[in-house]
Amino acid sequence: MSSPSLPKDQNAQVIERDGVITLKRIPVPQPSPTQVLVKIHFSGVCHTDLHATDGDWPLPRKTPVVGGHEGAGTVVAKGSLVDDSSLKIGDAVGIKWLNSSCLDCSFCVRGDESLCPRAELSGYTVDGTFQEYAVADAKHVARLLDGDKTDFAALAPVLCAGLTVYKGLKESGVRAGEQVVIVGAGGGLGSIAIQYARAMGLHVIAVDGGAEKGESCKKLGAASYVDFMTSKSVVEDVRTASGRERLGPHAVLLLAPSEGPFRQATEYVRAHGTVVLIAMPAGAKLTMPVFDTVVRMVTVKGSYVGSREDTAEAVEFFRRGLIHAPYKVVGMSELQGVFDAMKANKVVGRYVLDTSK
Ligand SMILES: NC(=O)c1ccc[n+]([C@@H]2O[C@H](COP(=O)([O-])OP(=O)(O)OC[C@H]3O[C@@H](n4cnc5c(N)ncnc54)[C@H](O)[C@@H]3O)[C@@H](O)[C@H]2O)c1
Ligand SMILES: [Zn+2]
Ligand SMILES: [Zn+2]
Repeated sequence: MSSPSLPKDQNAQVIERDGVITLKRIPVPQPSPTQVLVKIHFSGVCHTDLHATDGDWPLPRKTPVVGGHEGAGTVVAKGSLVDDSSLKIGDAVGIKWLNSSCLDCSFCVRGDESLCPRAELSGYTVDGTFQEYAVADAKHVARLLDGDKTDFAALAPVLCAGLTVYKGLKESGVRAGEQVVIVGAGGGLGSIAIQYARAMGLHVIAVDGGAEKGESCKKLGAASYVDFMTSKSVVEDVRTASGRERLGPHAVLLLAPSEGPFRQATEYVRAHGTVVLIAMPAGAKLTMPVFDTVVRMVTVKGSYVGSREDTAEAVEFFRRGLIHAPYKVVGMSELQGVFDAMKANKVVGRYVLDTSK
């Protein structure tokens, strides 16, 4: 089922080989029986898209592949097995990093779809959302639901950045009133993490570099800001920000694609606290002293995007008006410039691509 007015080809940003992404004309894809075709209005640019383009992760990528995995848009066609009780033409939906998963394995059945050994990843193992029309499994697209009122550009970053940090905060086990350090707080994941943390009643200590990011973090609700570029010791400054007794924060969300902050976090986290690894700097390793980790009872854990239920919850925070993270809209043709700014740590918040430009 599809609307008759669909074009045959379209613009897309295609990763052609490591380090090279190019704006091209390619065919509009057809949905398989279990997929929907989504007209992508806006797609956020995540640092993961830069890792995918550079090919710097130990995970095989399809080549060529259309990048992007924060696509917000409207269903324009459906496979024969997608009935109206599931999704209708015109529904507002989001395509996420998890393009599909088997829904049958032990992980999928428990709602840990991101751990599915048969998961397909948008903009990585299958074509993503840096195109005007993209396909995804009907069971996996995020339901955005508000129809005409949907703010697609503002919602795009919720689909990866928002979901990932919301899940990371849940995984950290912090409770309302406790302290969380957000490392990389001025970037895409970090800015929205401050908003989720505030909405969850947490006290936020932000870490990033430069005055502009500091101002943005404070405006979003961080109680204090540690500038890693000027600080003599990030470990000491975070401890000081955690209060008079300098016990350290209850949890840390590591969102900066750089190795140094991982070690620092294990040093400043409070005893019995939790360090959540989310950023994936190329080739990074984490070593920590066994003695300290034992006697301070520190937990270190990874957190990887989130399930369909986590997605629905993250979207619901947005729908309730609790999430206002900064974003700038530019045309999809300007992606390379966004990547260059991201590499230089110059992006405050998120860039969102308008796929029609
Ligand atoms: N685990 C997951 O499921 C998941 C999901 C999405 C993204 N990611 C990863 O998270 C990372 C961040 O993504 P993003 O889109 O927010 O990137 P971003 O480039 O928008 O933000 C990164 C921020 O880190 C800051 N930074 C750099 N070095 C720092 C340091 N030493 N100390 C403090 N801050 C520092 C930068 O200034 C920037 O503001 C990437 O590695 C990405 O691949 C992981
Ligand atoms: Zn992402
Ligand atoms: Zn599975």
